[in-house]
Amino acid sequence: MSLGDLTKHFGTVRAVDGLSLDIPVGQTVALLGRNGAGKSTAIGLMLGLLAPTSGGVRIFGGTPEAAIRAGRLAAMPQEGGLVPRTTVAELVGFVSRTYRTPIPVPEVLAAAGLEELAGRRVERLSGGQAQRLRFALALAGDPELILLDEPTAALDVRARREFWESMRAFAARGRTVLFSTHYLEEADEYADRVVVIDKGRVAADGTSREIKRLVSLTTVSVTADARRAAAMERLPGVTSARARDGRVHLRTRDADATVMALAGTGAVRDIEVAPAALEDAFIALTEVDA
Ligand SMILES: Nc1ncnc2c1ncn2[C@@H]1O[C@H](COP(=O)(O)OP(=O)(O)OP(=O)(O)O)[C@@H](O)[C@H]1O
Repeated sequence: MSLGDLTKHFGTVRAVDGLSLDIPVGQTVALLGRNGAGKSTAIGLMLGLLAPTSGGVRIFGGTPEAAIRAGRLAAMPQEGGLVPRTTVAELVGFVSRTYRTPIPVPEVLAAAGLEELAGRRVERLSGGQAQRLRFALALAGDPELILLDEPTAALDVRARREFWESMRAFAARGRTVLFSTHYLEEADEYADRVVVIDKGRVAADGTSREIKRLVSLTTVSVTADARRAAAMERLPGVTSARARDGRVHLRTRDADATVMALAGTGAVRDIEVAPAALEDAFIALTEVDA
């Protein structure tokens, strides 16, 4: 899948603002971003549900519509989409028959961890089970690429884990998965590649290890005159310095080195070392791109 300088504006809102991305076959990619970062809009564009303001999406060399028609691209709705008064197996069977080359129903049920629930009525499923059924329906046509918009948003911790195990089994078959999330942990644990999106643009793109290294920033703050901030910004490990309320706050990749260097300059009053909050991590990642 290839996104070329994709933009989508809603009036004055630039929901997606020059997004370029190439996703090779077989990768599991997390689209990580805060609320309103543009993830859902980007996925809507990838599915051809939204028309881009400019730029384009190519999937297997063609349009999203062609990929969906050929059964090569599938998506999972966040909610709804389940017909009541049918059983899990009936619904999967029904949807399977609409595809040219479906995966056999027992295999779909196994892949989504639904074997024991095959005879269960759809309306009796728990939230996590219903989400696995939606996943099963997306799998039924044996797509090569699956797009999941915050697939675990409504699930509790256990249901989340079960869902991701199913997703992992699918990805292990060499399939391509793109999912959006605002949980750094989910991106870290389940994706080979993490694309951080902020204000509709790619803020960082790397393996989860690389992203984790970027976000494993620490904040070191010290009571000091604001005029010293600029010099402190040049200390080892420091990526940014900000003066506020009589203190200088440093973001650093190497807190030990920064504290030692601060001590060397005599700035040791009320030193505090704290892990950067996730919010800071996103901000830091945005700065990496700048
Ligand atoms: N149909 C629309 N009309 C107007 N503005 C929209 C529309 N859809 C999205 N937006 C705006 O575009 C921006 C990106 O929204 P989007 O839903 O893509 O973000 P997101 O990263 O998926 O957020 P969330 O995690 O909350 O789902 C937001 O500012 C949102 O308010």
